[in-house]
Amino acid sequence: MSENPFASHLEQDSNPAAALDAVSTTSASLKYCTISSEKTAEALHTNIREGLPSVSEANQRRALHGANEIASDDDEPLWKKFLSTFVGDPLILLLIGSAAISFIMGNIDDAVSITLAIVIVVTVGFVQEYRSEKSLEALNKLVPAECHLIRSGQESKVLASVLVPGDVVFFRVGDRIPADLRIVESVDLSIDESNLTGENEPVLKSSHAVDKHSYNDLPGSIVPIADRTCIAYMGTLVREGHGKGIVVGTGKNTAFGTVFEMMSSIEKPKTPLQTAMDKLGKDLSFMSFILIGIICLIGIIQGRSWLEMFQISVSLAVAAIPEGLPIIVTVTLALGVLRMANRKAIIRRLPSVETLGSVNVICSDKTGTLTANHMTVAKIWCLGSMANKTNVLNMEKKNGGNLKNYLTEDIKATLRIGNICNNSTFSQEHGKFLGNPTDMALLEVLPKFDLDDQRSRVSRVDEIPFNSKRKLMAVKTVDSNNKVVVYVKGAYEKILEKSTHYVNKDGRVEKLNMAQREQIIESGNSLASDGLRTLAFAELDLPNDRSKKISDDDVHDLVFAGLIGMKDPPRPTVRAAIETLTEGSVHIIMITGDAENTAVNIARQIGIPVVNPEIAVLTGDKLDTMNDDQLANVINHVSVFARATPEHKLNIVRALQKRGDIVAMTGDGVNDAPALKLADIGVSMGKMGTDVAKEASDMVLTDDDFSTILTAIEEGKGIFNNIQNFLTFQLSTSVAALSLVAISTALKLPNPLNAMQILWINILMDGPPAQSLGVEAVDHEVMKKPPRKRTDKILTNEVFKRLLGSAAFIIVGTIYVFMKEMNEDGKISDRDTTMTFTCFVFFDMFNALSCRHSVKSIFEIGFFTNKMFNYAVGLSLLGQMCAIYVPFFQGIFKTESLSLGDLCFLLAISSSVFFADELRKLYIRKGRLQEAYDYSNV
Ligand SMILES: Nc1ncnc2c1ncn2[C@@H]1O[C@H](COP(=O)(O)OP(=O)(O)OP(=O)(O)O)[C@@H](O)[C@H]1O
Ligand SMILES: [Ca+2]
Repeated sequence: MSENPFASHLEQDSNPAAALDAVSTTSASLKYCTISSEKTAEALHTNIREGLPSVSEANQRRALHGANEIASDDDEPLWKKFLSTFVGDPLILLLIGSAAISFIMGNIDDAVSITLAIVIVVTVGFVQEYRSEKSLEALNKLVPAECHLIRSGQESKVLASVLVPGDVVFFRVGDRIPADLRIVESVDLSIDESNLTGENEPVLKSSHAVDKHSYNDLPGSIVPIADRTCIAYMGTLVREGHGKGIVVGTGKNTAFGTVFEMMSSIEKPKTPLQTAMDKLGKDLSFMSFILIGIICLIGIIQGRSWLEMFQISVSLAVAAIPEGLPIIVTVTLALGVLRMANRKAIIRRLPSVETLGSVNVICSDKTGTLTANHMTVAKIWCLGSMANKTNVLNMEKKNGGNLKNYLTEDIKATLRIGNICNNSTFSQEHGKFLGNPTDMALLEVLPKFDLDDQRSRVSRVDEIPFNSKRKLMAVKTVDSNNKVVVYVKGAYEKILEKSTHYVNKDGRVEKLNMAQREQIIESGNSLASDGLRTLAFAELDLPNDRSKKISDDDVHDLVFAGLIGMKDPPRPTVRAAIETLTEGSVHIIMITGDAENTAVNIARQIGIPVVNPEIAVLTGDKLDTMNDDQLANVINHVSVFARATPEHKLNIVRALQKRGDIVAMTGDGVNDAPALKLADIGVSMGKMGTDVAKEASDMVLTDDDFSTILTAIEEGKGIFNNIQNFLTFQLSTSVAALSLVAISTALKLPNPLNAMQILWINILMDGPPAQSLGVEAVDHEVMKKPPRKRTDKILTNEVFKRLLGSAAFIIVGTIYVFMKEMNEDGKISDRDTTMTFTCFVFFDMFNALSCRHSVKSIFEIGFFTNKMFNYAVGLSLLGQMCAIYVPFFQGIFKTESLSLGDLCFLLAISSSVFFADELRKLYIRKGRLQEAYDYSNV
């Protein structure tokens, strides 16, 4: 089974430390950690600045070293696996034994039939298991790892699997290291190696070679893995800073690869549902064994043929035990997850599928998840030019025309700060600006004023980067006249706090008085209440110490220039998604770093109720004064957290979980990771998200769209319903088959079904028809029902009643046909068992049809909505026809041809189970008109 090295196996609590000893002696990282960057580049024939010279060179190396993938290849050939399933199952061994006994006793016919039946049973089981493995494998390939590569001087984003030794790559905060790297450049670099070494503290890394001599006393003078501070290991996560490195080891030739090889034999933990199914399977086996034992005993006491009783019992055991159950559950989960992936939600851990249906609170980021993350400058306001909040430069009204005439000195200053205090870059390849959408908007607005990008005219000395806690960004620059200026932009309250002066409309600097401060805040609030992300812009002339770095402490006594409000429209699908979720009693909470007014406006636009902002909105400042208990007490009424930082998310999840809520939380940054881990469903963003956030999450939204969470919950609930449905089908068949033989034995009747017939029935119930019930399309009505409680059982009383009801119909109908046939001639003939056998199979197919939905009529969901089901049932019926009409199979199953009249008679009888269930559904749906039924109880 090939595995994606970047999937989450290493998060199991296994400790890889032991495996590391072996690693330390072999890997390439040992060789290169003690020599300089230049020597490393030389040894690998590469260039630190330009990377490898050509693609053909890289291809040659790949031919030599292989792709940068860790494939724990499974060498066992298919036929061996197939054979091993024969010996793996004691029941099958017993059957083989009974075939052998038949053979020895001269009963060649029986021996051949049983052997054939065994082969069919085992093959069906094997094919299913193989499919389950294949679909699990496909899950591992859903999140391919990417990296930033430099080759022949060109930078590009590529799949990590193409890397070869000698390649040069960049990495920065939040990235996962794509291969073992010898670091050649680093800025404040710290890397989290916990998935490799188990050490939780991030490790400081740099490009300095390790001094080999300090390890002389260690055996073989080996530098331990954790001490190779100039090596960045594949799969580890960059916690801070950024850097550049030369690839020294790829694929299996990395520390991770070696550890992984040793750990790949560890089985993946099962999901709670799978565990529950395993247990259910065991319990059922136990009960069937006892029952079958009793049947067998009674039969022998009655003086029946010993061998016949033995064969029937063993076949019955094979049939009654739903040995296919765990596999079908796994396949259903896996196929469901693949379906979700097609709908843009990637589940990283299988158990999350079950949790999804229980989520009752969703905490979502605003920017990029609820909104489109496409910002445009909508309004500009400056104190000098506009004086009060009613006066703004509304870009939308002035659309199209040239705005050059509006350029007063303060507006000019505001735009200039936005231009220079900016990290967005123009990409020739894409023909547009790339980077932070806020920054992009500030560059895209310039041409409307006939301004151009001035960044090439000044040189940047230092930067205080924006982060969600600081809520501002500053850059220090020097121009050609040696003038040193600090340009600052950020949240308007923050900037105003640090400002003492302002630029008036003629460009003169004046002192700010109290009234003017209030005016600025009022205008900021006013822009925000239009739903605009509002930033303030300010600058500071510094004396000529041009080379000095700047820190947060240097940002004060600023000269305020103006405010800009940016529009970021809600995503079109979000409103409907929120409506559906709210209807299903899911509480939606918006968490944003933006201002309160902006948040409230957007919340109302997308249908998050904010009736009284006093209660429904909490700001980060207020949150800081509360402890977890206080927060838990009020959080039920809160639907917006404004001016919040990623750190606050942790408090929010904790408070919600304290109340017993099942929480889904979104996040994309490095600082969001702890909250994503803690949440029941951590949701990260495929496009904007960092690798760290993805790593910590249970689900990745590939389109970053909030409404995809709804899709995922819907699928999660649907999968659960499907599992309940095929459980009903399998168990009712199993109960019916067992009871049938038990009753006829107790009544001293001959056996209504022979061993081969029972085995064929087993294929129907454990095979394709059951599996096809697992892929029934999601019924959107599941969202109207409240979330499932986590403790709710899968085999609810309702499911139980339903399956017993269906089984009763099958038993009574089949016994009726059996008695009727037998009484006609008083003897048991091949015709009699053929009728009984076919009757049972028809019953079962009608039963399967009923099991497609628990409460909706088949006429409502449609006969042709589950193609796979129709194929499976069609195939089963075709098989049944072969069994009774093809001479070869007649020999095996001991059957005879039936007349058309016989078939019609059987169809009439067996359809009763279907019509009875339709009546039950009708009854339930009528009752539903007064009271919404609860899916989880059905
Ligand atoms: N690039 C930037 N430079 C300076 N200030 C910024 C920048 N981006 C945002 N801000 C300011 O910081 C505030 C908070 O932004 P932040 O990025 O923390 O919000 P966010 O958490 O991303 O939003 P959301 O939670 O809605 O996704 C914004 O309202 C804005 O005033
Ligand atoms: Ca079975």
